[in-house]
Amino acid sequence: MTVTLAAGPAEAGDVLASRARELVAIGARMDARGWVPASAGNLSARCTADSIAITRSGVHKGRLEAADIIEVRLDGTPLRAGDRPSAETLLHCQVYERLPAVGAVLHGHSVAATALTLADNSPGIVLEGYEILKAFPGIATHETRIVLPVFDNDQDMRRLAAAIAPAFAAPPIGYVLRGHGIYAWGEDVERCFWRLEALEFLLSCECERRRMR
Ligand SMILES: CSCCC(=O)C(=O)COP(=O)(O)O
Ligand SMILES: [Zn+2]
Repeated sequence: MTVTLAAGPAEAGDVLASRARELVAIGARMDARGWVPASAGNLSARCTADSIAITRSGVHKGRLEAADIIEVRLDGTPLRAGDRPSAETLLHCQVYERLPAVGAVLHGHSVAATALTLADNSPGIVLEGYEILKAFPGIATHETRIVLPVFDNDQDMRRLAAAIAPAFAAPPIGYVLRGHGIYAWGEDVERCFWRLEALEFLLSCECERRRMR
């Protein structure tokens, strides 16, 4: 006979601790790539059906400690009163709500994502002909045309999330906030990092191509 026990507080704490270890490690890897200068960027991973683990606001994402990872509900409110989650928490929550298979969301401020989106007012970056597009689920050939959406930056997260929401009708592989940075997601923290790495590679290629023109 199999007895299934409901997850108690100790187990819930274990999940947060495990997510915290993963996010601390991935923050260091993002920092090594130059994607989280100063206190830029925010990182999250799904904890339970109703909550995520996310970085505190204002800490350096390359030098995180486990205590810098806190748990918030999908409406963005912290489970522990007084915790101050990332200023961009609502954007993470939106991805988890709209895409149930997503287990992690990473946001960074790379030079490529920032500079490329300030070069013009385009609402998207066309990615076509790149072999690395096959790093994304459902793409089997370089002969694929992807448009990575670009949204104008906004300090009002509710308004920004509302501007982004229609894009989830046909979910993109990520998106960029103009002059700000990139959002990427994946099934778990490691695969999310791969997707971010692929997107950063593509944006760097696009920057290089513009320089060569
Ligand atoms: C100095 S970066 C400005 C805020 C930002 O865009 C960011 O990604 C970090 O904000 P958080 O509140 O998550 O620390
Ligand atoms: Zn940011």
